Amino acid sequence: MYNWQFDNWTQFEYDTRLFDEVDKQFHSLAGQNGGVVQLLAQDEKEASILTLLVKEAIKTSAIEGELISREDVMSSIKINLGYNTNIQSVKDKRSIGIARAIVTSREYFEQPLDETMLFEWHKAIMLGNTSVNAGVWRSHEEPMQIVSGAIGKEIVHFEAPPSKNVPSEMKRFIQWFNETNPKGATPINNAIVRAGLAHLYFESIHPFEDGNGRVGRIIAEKALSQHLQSPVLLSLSTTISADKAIYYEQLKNVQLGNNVNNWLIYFGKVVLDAQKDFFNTVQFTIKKTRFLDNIKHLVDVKQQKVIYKMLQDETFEGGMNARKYQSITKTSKATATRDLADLVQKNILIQTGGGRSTSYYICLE
Ligand SMILES: Nc1ncnc2c1ncn2[C@@H]1O[C@H](COP(=O)(O)OP(=O)(O)OP(=O)(O)O)[C@@H](O)[C@H]1O
Repeated sequence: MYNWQFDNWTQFEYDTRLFDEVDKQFHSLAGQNGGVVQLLAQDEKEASILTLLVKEAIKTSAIEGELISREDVMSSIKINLGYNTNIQSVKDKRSIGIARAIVTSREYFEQPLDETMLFEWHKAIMLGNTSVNAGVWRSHEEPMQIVSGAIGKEIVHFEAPPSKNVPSEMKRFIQWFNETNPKGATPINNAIVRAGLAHLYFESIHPFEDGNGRVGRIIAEKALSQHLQSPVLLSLSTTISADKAIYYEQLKNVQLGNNVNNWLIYFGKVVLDAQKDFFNTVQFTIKKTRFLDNIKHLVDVKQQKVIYKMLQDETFEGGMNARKYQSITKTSKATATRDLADLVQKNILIQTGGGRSTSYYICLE
């Protein structure tokens, strides 16, 4: 039996006292992060929020392996935030959709949840995907199952309610979400408990053909924001994607009954880790912005392009080399080697290894 098959399935059982401390920590870290952001210069503030949203968009999409380009996501987020960015520059339309869903859900966090809002998010997330019915509940006859393993040897981890039950289950979920809002008729005042339950409740219904994980994470962040009265400064997807196996395992285990203590303990940890990650992101963004400011008069346009890319793109963890430099700047090998040597000489890059394995890293300190 799965959770939704029990008569009292929406009466989640948990021990409130277990979550008092984590809720306190959540509010305290939220205060700390909000304070840090307030103290930033405008450009550092914008860069920090932009980095957070880009990470969220990339990571939430990558959980299912839909890798989308970082540059496209960055431009799409900027467009949605109202920056003067050319929409034509975005090649992969999927990034426009996920950016729209993430930015608007944060902007309108206070609005009560409703069907239209969920359908709009779903349509946005499914932009560019023609094989899914976007913006409607699933209606297929075959069971909605979470499976893993090779074809013919699949393991079923969970089966969601049949499609015919989805409209009524979702009506009840939406009502529950709005009534448990701290300002609602039957509030759940603990942010971690309400957001964790909201995510679990939604994933248990699994109302869409696809995209349920992505929409469910947006719902959890909406809940957290409502408790803070401002858009929450964290990316759940970034933290979850660091260990997806545990996330799936926790969801699988909690589906077997009505006691949700272990799920909420896991979820609380994810939230606090995500807040700490945001704090580190801000520190790193400040370092980056100041670094770029200090070196901009020491480098030419090509070198600046490469340094920007190194600071933005996590795939440069392996360092820069002459070949990558050539491909980014469309220049000759000789120029690439000379430019890199110049950056080392100016203490902007550090050189490691030698010969074919020479790599260059940014010297941020
Ligand atoms: N045992 C489970 N029970 C309920 N929900 C689960 C379970 N395991 C995983 N999930 C949820 O289902 C999501 C996958 O569903 P679906 O493919 O519709 O969503 P998605 O957004 O396309 O995927 P992803 O989150 O991987 O990007 C997971 O991300 C997770 O949120």
